[in-house]
Amino acid sequence: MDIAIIGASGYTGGELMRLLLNHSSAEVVTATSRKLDGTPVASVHPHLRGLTDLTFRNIGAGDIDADFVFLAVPHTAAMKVAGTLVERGIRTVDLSADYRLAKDVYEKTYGVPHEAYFKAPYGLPELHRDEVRGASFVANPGCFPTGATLAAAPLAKYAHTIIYDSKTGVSGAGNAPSATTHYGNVGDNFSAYKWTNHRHLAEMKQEVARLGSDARCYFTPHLLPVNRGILTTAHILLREPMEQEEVEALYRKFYEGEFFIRNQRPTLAAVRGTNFCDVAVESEGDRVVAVSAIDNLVKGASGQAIQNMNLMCGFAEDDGLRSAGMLP
Ligand SMILES: NC(=O)C1=CN([C@@H]2O[C@H](COP(=O)(O)OP(=O)(O)OC[C@H]3O[C@@H](n4cnc5c(N)ncnc54)[C@H](OP(=O)(O)O)[C@@H]3O)[C@@H](O)[C@H]2O)C=CC1
Ligand SMILES: CC(=O)N[C@@H](CCC(=O)OP(=O)(O)O)C(=O)O
Repeated sequence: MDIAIIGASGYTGGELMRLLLNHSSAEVVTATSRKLDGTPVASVHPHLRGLTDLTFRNIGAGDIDADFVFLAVPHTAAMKVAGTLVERGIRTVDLSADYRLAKDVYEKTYGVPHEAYFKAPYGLPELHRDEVRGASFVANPGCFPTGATLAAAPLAKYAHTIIYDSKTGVSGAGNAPSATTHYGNVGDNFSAYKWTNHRHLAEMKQEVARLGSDARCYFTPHLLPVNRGILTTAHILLREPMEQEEVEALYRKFYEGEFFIRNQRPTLAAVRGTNFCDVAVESEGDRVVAVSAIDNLVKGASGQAIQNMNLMCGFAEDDGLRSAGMLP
C-alpha cells in the first residue's frame, strides 16, 4: 500500500517514516514539505540515510497519488486539506488536533473557527477500536491525552475527580526552534507550564465523559530536559474506597489482550521508541495513583497513527510496531 505523509519534514513525519520501514504492507512513496522540495529526506532525518531514497516534494493534497495519507502538519493546517482527501476517497489519519473534538469545543479551546468540520472517530484504539476499524478518516489523539486517558480509563466511572500531572520531553513541541525549547532554557532545568489551561484538557474531559463518568478533570504539564517521553501521574479520587487487589483486577480485566498496554512500573526509558504504554496503579483507599509512560512521538503520535492505519486497512494491529525499546 502506497503511503503519503503531508508535513514529512517534522518530528512526527520522520517518526512515521522510521516506523513504516518495518511494515509488511505499507511503503512511503511521497513525503511532502513546503520548503524542502527536491531535497533528500535524509538531509533532515539523518537517521534514515541509507534506508530511504525519497526526496521531499512540495505538492498539495489534490496532487497526492497514494492509497493512504498521514497528515503530520499543525492544527488549522490539517483542516485546510482534510476535505480534499476525503473527497478523493483517500483514507487518512490526521495527527493534528483538528478533528479530535466537537466543533464548538474545538473552536473554544483553540480560539479559531473550524473551516471544514466533520465528525471523525477518535483514534485511541484501546477505547474506540470498533469505530476506527473500517473508518476512512481518523483523528489521532494528542500525546498527553493518550497517556493520561490510558492511565485513568479503567477507574474513570468510579471517580469524582481526576488530576493529571504530566512530565513531557521537548519533542512534543515539534522541530521549530523556540525560546521554550532552547537548550539553555530546558537543559538541567524543570518547570510547569500552562498550569490550568492546556488545550489537551478538553480531550481528557471528552474521553472521561465517554467512559460514562462525570468526574471533574484537572491537568498540569511539566517540561523535562529529555527529548522523548511522557510520564503521567493520575490522582484518581474515588467516590467509594477500593482495595489494591480490586483496583489491580479492574485494570487487568480492562486491558486484557491489549498488546500495547503493559503492567509494570512505568519509566520513560522502557517505552522509548516503542508504541507501548506502561501503566501501574497503587491504591490508598479513596485515592488511586495511576502512572503511565509513553513515547510522545510513538504511542503519543506516529505509532498510534500506524496502529489506527492497521485497523482501518485490516492489517495486523501491531504491524510495524513490534520493536522493543532500548535499555540502558
Ligand atoms: N510532536 C509530538 O510529540 C506530537 C505532535 N502531534 C501533532 O502532529 C502534528 C505534527 O507535529 P510535529 O511533527 O511535532 O510538528 P513539526 O513542527 O515538527 O512538523 C510539522 C511540519 O509541518 C509543516 N508545516 C508547518 N506549518 C505548516 C502549514 N501551515 N501548512 C502546511 N505544512 C506546515 C512543516 O514542514 P515544511 O515547513 O517543511 O512544510 C513542519 O516540518 C501537529 O499537529 C502536532 O500537534 C501530535 C502528538 C504528538
Ligand atoms: C513540550 C510541548 O510543548 N508539548 C506540546 C504537546 C502538544 C502536542 O504535540 O499535541 P497536539 O497534537 O495537540 O498539537 C504542548 O504542550 O503543547
